[in-house]
Amino acid sequence: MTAIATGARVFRLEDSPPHRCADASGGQREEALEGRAEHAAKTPVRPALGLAHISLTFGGVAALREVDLDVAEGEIRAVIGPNGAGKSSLLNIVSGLYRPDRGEVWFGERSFREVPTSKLAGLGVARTFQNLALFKGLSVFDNVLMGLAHRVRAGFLQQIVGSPLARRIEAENRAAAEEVIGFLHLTEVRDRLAGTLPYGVQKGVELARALVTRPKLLLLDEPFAGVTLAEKRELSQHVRNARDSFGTTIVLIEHDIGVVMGLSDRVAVLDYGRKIADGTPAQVRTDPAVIDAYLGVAHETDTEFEI
Ligand SMILES: Nc1ncnc2c1ncn2[C@@H]1O[C@H](COP(=O)(O)OP(=O)(O)OP(=O)(O)O)[C@@H](O)[C@H]1O
Repeated sequence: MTAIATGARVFRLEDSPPHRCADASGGQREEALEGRAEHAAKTPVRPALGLAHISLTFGGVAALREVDLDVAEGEIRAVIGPNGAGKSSLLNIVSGLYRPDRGEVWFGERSFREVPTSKLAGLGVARTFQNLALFKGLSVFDNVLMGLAHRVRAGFLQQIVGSPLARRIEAENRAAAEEVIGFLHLTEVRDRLAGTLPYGVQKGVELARALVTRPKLLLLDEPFAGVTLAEKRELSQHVRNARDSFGTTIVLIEHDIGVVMGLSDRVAVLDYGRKIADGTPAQVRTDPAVIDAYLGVAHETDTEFEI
């Protein structure tokens, strides 16, 4: 499900209050510093992404019910569940396409009642879509370059076209696109039109376009849907490399449990909008509630391989 909710949106930004110890001196300052160290030691590090008590309904249908989720920095975190469990709704809330009825989304220290889509890139968040959202008539290189289009506003760019600054920005963007194309082994198809490539390669191009921004947090919406086994292996390796090489925190929703179990550090399981399990792949695999709700059901597309 990738339908986009419409309607007026408002969001609230709640930064943490600044520390105050401006006029402290001598012993007072030491006390303040000690106090701060103690406070820091007691205060848990905020996860890269946090969802708190997220609920969402469509008419009478509860898509999400009081869902909590934390994603640690540098983690590969999967969200799985049967059809209609609420996975896409959850991803759409994190990327600002849906506004939850209740709850908050945290990116590090910042919390939102509704995530502002226009600020997503600025927050270091990128996403891919379940149905490919590539420009099929453009080359792979140009598609990847489009991932950086937000860096300069069009009006501003028009004003500075031809200027040394414009040339420098363009050169930097092109270099970043070349780098990620090489990283994802897409050099051979760099100049091919995206629409002419096999589906699995197009998925790779979409991943490249998301990664070119070097996001802190990457949201992957069913990245393995419709791709061959060999392509699944390669894409899985790319996802892992993105985390290992760029330190990108990754959240993926996915149907293919085999891929998820081999790739993820932790897995959350949704069923009818509720989180019914959360833990390592080994923990989730043996959870009776998960077996009942999901793993007990045979899935033709499940893949088992070591990555
Ligand atoms: N835009 C929408 N309008 C109405 N109902 C919706 C909308 N989006 C989701 N839903 C409903 O919310 C529930 C959760 O749907 P969602 O698409 O989030 O589940 P999912 O786990 O991603 O399913 P799938 O794996 O089939 O994509 C379903 O009952 C769905 O019909």
